[in-house]
Amino acid sequence: MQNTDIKNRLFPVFLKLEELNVLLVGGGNVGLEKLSAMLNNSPDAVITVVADLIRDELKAFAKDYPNVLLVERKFQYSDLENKDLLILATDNPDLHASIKRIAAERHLLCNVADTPSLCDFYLGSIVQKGDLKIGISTNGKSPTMAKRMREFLDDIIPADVQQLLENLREIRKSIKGDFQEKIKIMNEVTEGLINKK
Ligand SMILES: C[C@@]1(CC(=O)O)c2cc3[nH]c(cc4nc(cc5[nH]c(cc(n2)[C@H]1CCC(=O)O)[C@@](C)(CC(=O)O)[C@@H]5CCC(=O)O)C(CC(=O)O)=C4CCC(=O)O)c(CCC(=O)O)c3CC(=O)O
Ligand SMILES: NC(=O)C1=CN([C@@H]2O[C@H](COP(=O)(O)OP(=O)(O)OC[C@H]3O[C@@H](n4cnc5c(N)ncnc54)[C@H](O)[C@@H]3O)[C@@H](O)[C@H]2O)C=CC1
Repeated sequence: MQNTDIKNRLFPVFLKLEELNVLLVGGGNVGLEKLSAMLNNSPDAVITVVADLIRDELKAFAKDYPNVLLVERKFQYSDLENKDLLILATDNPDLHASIKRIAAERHLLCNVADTPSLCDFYLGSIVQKGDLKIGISTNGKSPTMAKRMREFLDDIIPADVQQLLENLREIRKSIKGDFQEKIKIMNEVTEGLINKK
């Protein structure tokens, strides 16, 4: 039965960004925010940054990432060639709208940092504890709330959750038997993990 009651209809996925070619247009404060969000998760991501003026802070940040290419000039439509994912972060909304139109024709997924209505996807706040990663969205209602939620979860999730994940992986690998049996055992082993209220 269809659930018509869902408020946030965004479908979360965890991208292997390092397998994709990303174009970031805009090298200012917002450009730097989006670049660091990507690289803090996917440090080997191949990202081209195009902007006629790339801020020094962004240049300094990008230095540690050999797969980031900085191109200091105005955007050209040929920049879209061979790209999989697009993030627009200039201070020119008309330019964003024009690029978005062409991107849609090419089926390129596009994020327009300051214009939710033009976005095919949003960035989320992200909690990282070893292999555990939690993405948070407020459906664009309040990015600040997303940030606070990240801080909250970051505080309460123990640092040794990684050890737990390693142990569970060993158990998972060691189980023989069919798929149903595997599900049953993994459910039993993890039953006491979270204290249900
Ligand atoms: C829709 C979305 C599209 C997208 O950008 O992908 C979007 C849009 C906009 N952001 C705006 C402003 C701010 N954004 C932040 C911060 C973050 N914004 C992020 C995501 C998203 N921002 C997507 C929805 C996410 C969701 O579903 O909740 C985070 C989570 C992820 C990231 O960017 O990496 C990151 C926190 C990372 C972290 O710390 O955990 C702060 C706070 C701060 O910087 O401290 C402010 C200022 C305070 C405020 O406005 O709340 C404005 C108004 C611009 C203006 O007024 O001109 C718009 C445009 C609009 O809403 O119209
Ligand atoms: N600064 C902030 O924290 C926030 C800003 N915004 C909005 O986002 C936009 C960007 O803000 P900032 O990054 O602070 O601006 P900024 O002035 O630091 O950066 C703008 C960037 O766009 C580039 N650009 C402009 N036209 C271009 C073109 N034709 N081709 C290639 N690059 C081009 C510039 O070279 C520059 O790198 C503004 O409209 C701002 O109002 C939204 C949310 C927060």
